[in-house]
Amino acid sequence: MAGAAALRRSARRVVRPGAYAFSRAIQQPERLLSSQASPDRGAALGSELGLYPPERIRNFSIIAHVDHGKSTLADRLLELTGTIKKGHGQPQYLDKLQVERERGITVKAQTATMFYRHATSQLPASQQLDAPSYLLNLIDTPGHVDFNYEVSRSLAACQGALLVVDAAQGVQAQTIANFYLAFESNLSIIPVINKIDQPTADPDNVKAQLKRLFDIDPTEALLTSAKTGQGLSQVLPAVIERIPPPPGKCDSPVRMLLLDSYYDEYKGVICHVAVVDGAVHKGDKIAAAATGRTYEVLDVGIMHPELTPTGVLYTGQVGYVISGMRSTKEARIGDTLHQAKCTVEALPGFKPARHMVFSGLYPADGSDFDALSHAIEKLTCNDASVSVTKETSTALGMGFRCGFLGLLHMDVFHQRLEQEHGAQVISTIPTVPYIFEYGDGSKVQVENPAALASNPGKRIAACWEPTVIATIIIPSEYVGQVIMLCSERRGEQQEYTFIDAQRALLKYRLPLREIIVDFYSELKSITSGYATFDYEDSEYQQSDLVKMDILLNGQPVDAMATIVHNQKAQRVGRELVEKLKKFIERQMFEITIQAAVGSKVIARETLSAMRKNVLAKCYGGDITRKKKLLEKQKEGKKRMKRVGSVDIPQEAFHELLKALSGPLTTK
Ligand SMILES: Nc1nc2c(ncn2[C@@H]2O[C@H](COP(=O)(O)OP(=O)(O)OP(=O)(O)O)[C@@H](O)[C@H]2O)c(=O)[nH]1
Repeated sequence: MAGAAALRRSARRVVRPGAYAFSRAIQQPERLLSSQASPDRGAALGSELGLYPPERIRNFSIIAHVDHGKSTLADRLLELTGTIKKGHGQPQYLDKLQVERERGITVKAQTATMFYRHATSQLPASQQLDAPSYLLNLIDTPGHVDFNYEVSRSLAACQGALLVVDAAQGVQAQTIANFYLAFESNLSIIPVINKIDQPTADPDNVKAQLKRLFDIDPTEALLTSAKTGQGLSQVLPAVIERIPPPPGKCDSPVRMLLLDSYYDEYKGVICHVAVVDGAVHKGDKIAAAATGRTYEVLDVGIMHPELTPTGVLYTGQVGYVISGMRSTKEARIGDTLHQAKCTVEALPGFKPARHMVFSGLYPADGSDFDALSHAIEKLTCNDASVSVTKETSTALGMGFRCGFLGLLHMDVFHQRLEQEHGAQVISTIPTVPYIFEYGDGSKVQVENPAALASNPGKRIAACWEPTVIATIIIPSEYVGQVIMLCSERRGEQQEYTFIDAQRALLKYRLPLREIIVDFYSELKSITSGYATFDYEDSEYQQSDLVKMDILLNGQPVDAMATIVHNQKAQRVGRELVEKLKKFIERQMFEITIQAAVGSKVIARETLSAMRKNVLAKCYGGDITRKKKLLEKQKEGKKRMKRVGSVDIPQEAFHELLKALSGPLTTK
């Protein structure tokens, strides 16, 4: 790989520290860390930040496959530089969200600024205290495929990346995806083989894989254990020596890349920025290139690792700006913030997030629509990668159609709505964005299968579905089963290679719909948990798709409509009606459950009637007891979802929709 070799050459470039006259204060970075953030300290830090020109700055990300130890390594580096106290009692310090702690995964990329004195072997021991100090910005990124968008945004603020690989597990699917994200962004990549303390660690094998897959020179790999601390002392020197300083013009008007934004109850919109040119001071007037609006900088500082005001940020530095923006809609991620009344060229920005999965979100209790609307608005302020439009369902009332980056992203959003905003939510069967062409040549993107019914007069001429290129890494003995699974899921093989003597790499083009729900769990189960999987979105392909309705007593339930491949319709329909039968309680009358494509019923079940009347239990007599029971029955009815003539308990409806999500991709 010629490009990779060029990259390796640039990674070997050693950056010589500049000849800046540093104050005594800056030679003692630990001094900066001795007290908590305070206005005085902020001012002191502000004046000292000016002493870190780009030559003394390194901006880098930590990227890896899930669980290979990114957040633990970030913790150790923060401790090593005194940014957080050792034994702070909070593992994975930068994983701040409740959902991140509960699931043990990183969802949001987090930035932390560290000060580090680079003691080199060239200096005699007596002069090590005079070694130059560096300002390092570390970005811990998520590992899961759904959050690749977070990773690529983070990389835009960096010139280098630590590519962490588990010494026992070796290169996995997301290692490959993350390597290419960093490689395409022209970053210097430092391979870090972590978890060398494990009994099954085989660093030499991992080095061979890195060479074979990425043309990485084995001598460049650092061997570490973020658990025991072994080898960690080499990491920051390598960052300083192998990663180039940020480019940028110190004496130009300020230009900043808006990396991320979130809403804080007390402070308003907080923008994470990378200062590309110039400097930004508290009180400056800045403008947003996308909207043209101008703002006054009310606060500016670094994440150290909490928000620490400094009053200023200089060229190459990464930090935050608060400027009185009212909503995160004003703070468009990827936008350029620049000196007001000054024409500057906008920075390249990011390509917009592509929504892979759509689902309807409805209040569990129909009367809570306003509360849900408020909760979604607040949460999207902190997660701008979700798209939201209002929609109405006859079964569920008013709600929202939301687009997510993947199923885990959808799940996390759902959990955050409940945990952080107390919202009780019902979500409809997830779907992917299809494209339908009608007989008159008009095309629509269909994110809600029920919406297809709104064009009853139009004949569908053609349809397309989104596909992905999936990378699967597995021990070679499982290749046969995985090939079978992929062909059942309508996959087309693109590549089949061995990454070492034991493990194979398969690449498949697969329809997105076939992988969104249970593909990964199926893959894990047939490979005894050994498979790793990653995907990137690819083009749309023409497909034979049909809309399948679910009818209860002859009435279609819009929230249960799905789009399926014609060949699979019968099987999926049968599974859906069987599941439904188990979930719906018997009622006073017979209920027919049908799956239909157009007017053709393809599966049918019947739930026989049951005689049930609370008053029958009263044996005539006691009127107060009768009233109480009637009240209770009324209360119960309130929590029912009425679908045509059929009442479904709210909880059952929720469970039902969850269960229905499964058959979307059954074999
Ligand atoms: N034995 C051993 N375990 C480690 C080491 N580094 C991390 N771990 C453990 O590996 C698990 C995953 O570590 P994390 O730091 O959360 O991994 P991550 O890559 O940030 O995970 P995601 O954010 O989900 O992608 C945790 O249980 C860590 O304690 C190491 O060097 N040795």
